[in-house]
Amino acid sequence: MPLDRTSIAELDADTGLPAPDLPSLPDLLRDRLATCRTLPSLPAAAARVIGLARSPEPCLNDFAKIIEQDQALTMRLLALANSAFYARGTNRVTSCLDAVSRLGLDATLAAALSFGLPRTGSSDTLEYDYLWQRAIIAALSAQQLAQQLCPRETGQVFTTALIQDIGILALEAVDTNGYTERIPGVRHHEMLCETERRHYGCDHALVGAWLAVGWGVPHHLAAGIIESHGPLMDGNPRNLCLRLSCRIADSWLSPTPAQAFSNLLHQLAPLASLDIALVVSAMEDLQHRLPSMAELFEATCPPDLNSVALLAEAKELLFEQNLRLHHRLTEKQRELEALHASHVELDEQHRTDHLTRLANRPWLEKLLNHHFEGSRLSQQSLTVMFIDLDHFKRINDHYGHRFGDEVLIHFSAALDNMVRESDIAGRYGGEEFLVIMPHTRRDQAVILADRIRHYLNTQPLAQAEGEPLHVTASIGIASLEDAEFKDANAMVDAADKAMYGVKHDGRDGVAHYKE
Ligand SMILES: Nc1nc2c(ncn2[C@@H]2O[C@H](COP(=O)(O)OP(=O)(O)OP(=O)(O)O)[C@@H](O)[C@H]2O)c(=O)[nH]1
Repeated sequence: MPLDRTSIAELDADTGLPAPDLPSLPDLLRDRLATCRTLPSLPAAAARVIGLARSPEPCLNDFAKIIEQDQALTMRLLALANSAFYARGTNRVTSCLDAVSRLGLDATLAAALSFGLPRTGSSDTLEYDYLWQRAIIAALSAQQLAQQLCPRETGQVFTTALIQDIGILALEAVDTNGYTERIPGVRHHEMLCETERRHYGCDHALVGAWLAVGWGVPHHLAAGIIESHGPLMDGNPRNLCLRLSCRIADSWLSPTPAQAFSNLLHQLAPLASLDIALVVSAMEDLQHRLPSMAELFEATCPPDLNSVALLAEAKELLFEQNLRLHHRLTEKQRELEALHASHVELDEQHRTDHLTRLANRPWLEKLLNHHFEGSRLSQQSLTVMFIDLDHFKRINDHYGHRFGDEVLIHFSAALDNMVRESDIAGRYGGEEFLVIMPHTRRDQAVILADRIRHYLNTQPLAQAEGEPLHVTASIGIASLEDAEFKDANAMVDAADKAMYGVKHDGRDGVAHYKE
């Protein structure tokens, strides 16, 4: 019976609404398909089961009733429910309802579809037996992979993989002699698809999806058929299962399967999202499950594989994949460490004065704000000391700026050595320095100021023209106990003011702030 669907974009079997995300067929091919009277069709019972699956709330009882009307389908469903797959040591089921309950809706739909699928077409030369074996291997391996990668979609993935090549039968039906003459054979899937695209404007995946929509299968199954030919690199686990299942089937049925699998595993090795061990264990499982599945579907059992050679190859690849992963991890770790180091360095640069390596002014201000608030809240003492080297301009003028720099560097190192570990000594600007002294009272700070002055009086900061160069400093001190400072800046201003008092009184001295 010709299908009245003209484009798969016209409907969505799930919702009955247009399905815009399914691409349209090329016009010419669509017309030929729409008027073709020999397209593969489903038996009435299978079609009714699919129709029921689309209803909003399908119930198992309704499925069982439809299936019971078809004796052959009932017998197969019972056999499937009692097969090693589903029985799992439990009692044999003898009624259709029990079989449907054990299988669940997804598997019942898959069974109705697959048992009803046409096994042959009109050509004498197309290898239907090969296609059917390929479908079973693909369906089983897709199911195995889906159990690990997307367990909730296992049923759908199985059905989609099983019917993904149905478009070949449809193309052959619309172009009976031409199709088999043109195609290079069904064993070279990629070449087959290429030839189809050249001659018909699309490959059999799109035609298969169109046909499936015509049968009324749920929209996601049709979409899955279209996806089955995409590249392996895909973030969607369902697509990965489908695409990989075709490749597993092709390798399995290749005249040189060990070589074909080795190529496939090599392609898979760089895929970070897929563990090769999973593929290998899926293949091992397949070996055991294929005979009963083939018997159930009345298909020729695909050949056994030489699993010893395959596993040896796979183990080697697994090792390589692990090595690569380890290498990638080490590289990432190294990048992270380098990033951390440069961050630390940047942070350091951000905080320190480039000439003296002491804390710079922004960092001093930030720290002082922090200590000011903390000391006020905890009512702890806090003192700041403003140090200005005396007559520094003269040093620069006499000996040059570079010489002045050396003097600043020397003084900074000495200052850093003289303060306590909990103090913060920094360069506030030019030849001005600030020392923040948490938990320190004014009288304790005066001791440090005297120590600094003593150092300067006894230790030359440089040798100028063969003579020791002594520098003096004017030092101002402000402590929290001196006044009610409104903020940290006010404290620095107070210490600065005290320092200016010393300058005013002739330099080389210490004073503390008085309101
Ligand atoms: N070598 C050098 N000199 C600097 C640096 N920063 C500021 N100065 C100099 O420090 C001198 C400060 O001069 P003034 O502000 O007049 O103060 P002073 O000569 O120390 O005199 P008093 O503070 O009144 O004792 C100027 O000559 C600045 O050029 C620096 O990074 N390196």
